[in-house]
Order: sequence, then C-alpha cells, then structure tokens
Amino acid sequence: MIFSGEAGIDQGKLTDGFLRDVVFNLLVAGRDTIAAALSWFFWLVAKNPNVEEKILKELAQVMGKDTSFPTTDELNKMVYLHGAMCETLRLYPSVPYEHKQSIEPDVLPSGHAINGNTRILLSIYSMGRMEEIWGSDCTDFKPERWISTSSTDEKKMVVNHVPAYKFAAFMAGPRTCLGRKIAFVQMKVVASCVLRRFKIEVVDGHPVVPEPSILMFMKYGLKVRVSNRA
Ligand code: HEM
Repeated sequence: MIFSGEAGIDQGKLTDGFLRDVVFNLLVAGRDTIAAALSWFFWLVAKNPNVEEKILKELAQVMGKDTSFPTTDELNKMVYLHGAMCETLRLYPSVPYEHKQSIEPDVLPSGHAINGNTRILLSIYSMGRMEEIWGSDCTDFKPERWISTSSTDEKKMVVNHVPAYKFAAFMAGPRTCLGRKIAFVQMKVVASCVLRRFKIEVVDGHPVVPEPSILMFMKYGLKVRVSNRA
C-alpha cells in the first residue's frame, strides 16, 4: 500500500496522518505481544532449570565476559535461546486465537467446505498443544525440538525451519505478522541481558494461569524474586 496505492499519499509524499497511523500500528502490535511472551518465557525458564542452564551456557559461549548489548552476529548465534523463544510462543502464544472470514464459498486445505461470508475461529493456543502436530511430548517445554545440527558442520547448531501453518503464533499467509523478525531480536536482547545478570525465581504459591483475551497475559501477573548472579 505504501508504495503502490493512493492511500496516505499526497502529491507523491506520504502524509503525516499516514505515517502517524503506521507508527501507532507498529507500537500497538509490537509492545504487549512481546511483553506477554517474555513473561511466559521467564516463568518457563524459572520452572525448567535444565533449560536455564543450557541458555546460560550458550550465552557464555557467545558473549564471553562482554556485558554490553549483544550484536546482530551474537544474536544469530543464540540458537538454543531462539528455540526457547519459539517453544514459549508454541505453548503460550501472545495472540491465542485469530479470526478470518471468507468472502466467497471455498474449500479449506483440510478439505472442509465453507460458505461465503463465514467466520472461522482458529485457536493458535490449541494448535500449539496438539499431539497430532507436535508429538506425544507436546505439553513439555523443550527448546531442543526447534534446533538440530547443521548439515555442513556437525558441531554447529541451527534453528529448524518450521512452516507457519504448523507454528501459527505469527499466523501465516499474506497478512502474517510483519514484526516477526524484530520480535525475536527484541525478545533475545532482553532475555540475554536479564538472564546473564540476574536469577529469576517465581514467588512460592503465586498462581500462574493464562487470562484468555485478545492477548494472552498472565491473569495475576508474574511475581518473582530477582537476585544478582554471583
Ligand atoms: C511475540 C511477538 C509477536 C507476536 C506473537 C505477534 C503475532 C501477530 C499475529 C498473530 C498477527 C496477526 C496476523 C494475521 O492475522 O494473519 C500479527 C500481525 C501484525 N504484527 Fe505481530 N506479533 C508480534 C510482534 C510484533 C512486533 C514486534 C511488531 C512490529 C514492530 C508487529 C507488527 C505486526 C503488524 C504490523 C501486524 C499486522 C499485519 C497485517 O495486518 O498485514 N508484531 N502479529
């Protein structure tokens, strides 16, 4: 639209109103989605010390004693952390369900015939927990399922390609999330900076349950004890 359509363009220039709306859209789409995902990530990591240990090991290998923000190159090397982020979004997608609407009668890839003007609700949350899709360990938090050894260098780990129609946290098709890549950058920067410096422990007895809404936050927030890593 920005380059080919008329909307938001006046005498060949983008209008202030159009630019305002684009920036607002990016802020709305990209703030709470990341906040929700990071809450679930820190909770899952605190509850799975084996995962925490592997993340810290990878961070030490990639960053050494450098305490500054990770570079793009360093972020790309954080393969296990990337897997942990995908695994978090599989189990706790920031957008738990989506709705799409047909204009005309159609047949879905599943073979289901639908009428025109039909609303379809997709539960991204349920899809992330289906045994047919993810296997018998579908409820386990297992970053390993997202990574494998490189075909050219068996000492190197790489992030597996998983089709968007299987991992639907960012949805798929022409209206897929535009911020997917920047979302991983932001989440990995925050996670790596926090986890290297601090130990996060969930306060005993604090209930952690999802609040199903347009975005899936924790119903009672996340109460944690934060201590400096020795
Ligand atoms: C964990 C983080 C995020 C998740 C889980 C997420 C998920 C989604 C989902 C499910 C959609 C709907 C796609 C559809 O209906 O087909 C969407 C749309 C969108 N997202 Fe994200 N998002 C995240 C972060 C971001 C960030 C950081 C940005 C921008 C900086 C962003 C920008 C957008 C935009 C602009 C759209 C609308 C795309 C369109 O309608 O064409 N998102 N996102």
